[in-house]
Amino acid sequence: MTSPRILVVDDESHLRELLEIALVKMGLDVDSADSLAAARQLLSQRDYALVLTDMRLLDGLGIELVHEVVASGKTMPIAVITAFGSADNAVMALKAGAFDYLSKPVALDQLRLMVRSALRVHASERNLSPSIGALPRSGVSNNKSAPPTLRLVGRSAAMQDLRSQIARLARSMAPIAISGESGSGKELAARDLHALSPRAEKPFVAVNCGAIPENLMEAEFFGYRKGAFTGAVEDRDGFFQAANGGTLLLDEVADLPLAMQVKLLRAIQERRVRKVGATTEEVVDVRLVSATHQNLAECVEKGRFRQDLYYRLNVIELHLPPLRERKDDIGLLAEVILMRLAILDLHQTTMTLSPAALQALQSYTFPGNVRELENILERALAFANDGIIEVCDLALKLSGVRHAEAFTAELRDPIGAEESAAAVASIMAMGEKLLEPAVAGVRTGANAGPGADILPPSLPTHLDDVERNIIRQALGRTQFNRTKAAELLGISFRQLRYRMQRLSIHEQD
Ligand SMILES: Nc1ncnc2c1ncn2[C@@H]1O[C@H](COP(=O)(O)OP(=O)(O)OP(=O)(O)O)[C@@H](O)[C@H]1O
Repeated sequence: MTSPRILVVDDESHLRELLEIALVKMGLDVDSADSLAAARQLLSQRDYALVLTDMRLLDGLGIELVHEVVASGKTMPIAVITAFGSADNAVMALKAGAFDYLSKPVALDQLRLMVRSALRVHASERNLSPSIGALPRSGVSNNKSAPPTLRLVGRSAAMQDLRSQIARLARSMAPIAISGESGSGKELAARDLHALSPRAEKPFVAVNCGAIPENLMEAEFFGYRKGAFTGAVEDRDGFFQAANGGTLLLDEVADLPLAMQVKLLRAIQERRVRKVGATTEEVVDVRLVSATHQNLAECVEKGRFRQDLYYRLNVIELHLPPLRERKDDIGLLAEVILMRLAILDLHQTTMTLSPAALQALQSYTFPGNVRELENILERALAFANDGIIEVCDLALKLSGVRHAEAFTAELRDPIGAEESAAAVASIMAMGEKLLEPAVAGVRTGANAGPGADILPPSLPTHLDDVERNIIRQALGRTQFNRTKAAELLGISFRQLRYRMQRLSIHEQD
């Protein structure tokens, strides 16, 4: 098998030679060009496994080549070499579609890592295994494996567009910032991005930046050496090392304290990390994805997030629209979630939604997005009969149902009218099935005398109040440590965070 061929474009002969030697040592074939014109000539004759170009050339800028390669529709990765400290150029090149960048002076270990991941892209695109040492070899080269299935479900135009963006971005190393309301699918989008990338075989590590105590952050991110602090009884890797070769998702990145932001920025710029208590640094090859439900640009304005880090992380933005803006997706999502729940709960059959229940969901505003839809359906399964989920089984919160008139108007088709009126009525009634615990709660409440048969004027509001009180108690007992509070309540950190957001519980409360 012939070796992958790389094109090096640089007008400084000593740097060109250095790169050539390093690449040949990796078992690669190399062509080189000393100008844009020479590079164009070579590119018109053949494709390369990687094009590596300096940014400043005598007859123009390397970024022109990036634009040309991207515009040509060719899938070959192109990387740029930027002057020391010129973050602007690196970001500009990534935005233009460059696969990655290296800063001068070029460190050979970083060059090797970058070339290896570019070759993985090239190989995955051609479905051939690359033929150099550190990369997986395979005897039969075109043994096509099935493409990974995207888990982000949705037929709406917004979701289709998002999926094609993810497929395109999966090939590059550009840091991606995923924005969107809580529960809208940011983590799932990051997982799909990883699954579609040439890094899919390597780890995907998701870190919840808001859940790590500040004093442990550095050790958690970068690892530590034995004896670095009390309790460090052995060497430990951090998230960066754990994600080496793969993808690191910094979830809720806006929650990072400022001191940690500085350290993270350094690690991103240098592509190296130093374990706590270590004297040397190690190179890490990690694709960074960040996510937040907050407006990061606003956090920068308020001085809560460093502008330079924002700039580094926010190279390309992916936005997850809220579920209420893509109602077309609700039916399919519900189907998929019900199927998933049936498998998890070992139900024999998958439950379905009655037409009125589907319409009720489509009229709901979903403040908690897809996660809320999952919760609603999971709860509904417990109440539904005969394999059909009715509107009353959904127990939708009244505050989330748009104006009742709008809701009924939407349902005002001649066939469904009766069912629609019943739908609204049953949301109001919230179903007998839920009443028992609530009544018990009211009976023991301060306002209710023993045995008094007082019902709350609104069951959902009442249940929210009960839940809010319990969560506040747990947070009070743990000095607002959300991880510990979640443990106390027997729920996951994510579930607690979701509930706190839904019930508007804040630290300063
Ligand atoms: N388009 C989708 N298709 C299928 N499942 C989805 C979709 N979007 C979200 N989900 C599911 O909804 C739940 C919440 O999604 P996810 O954790 O990705 O949201 P998030 O935006 O990261 O939330 P948070 O901001 O709270 O961290 C998950 O169980 C996920 O599998």
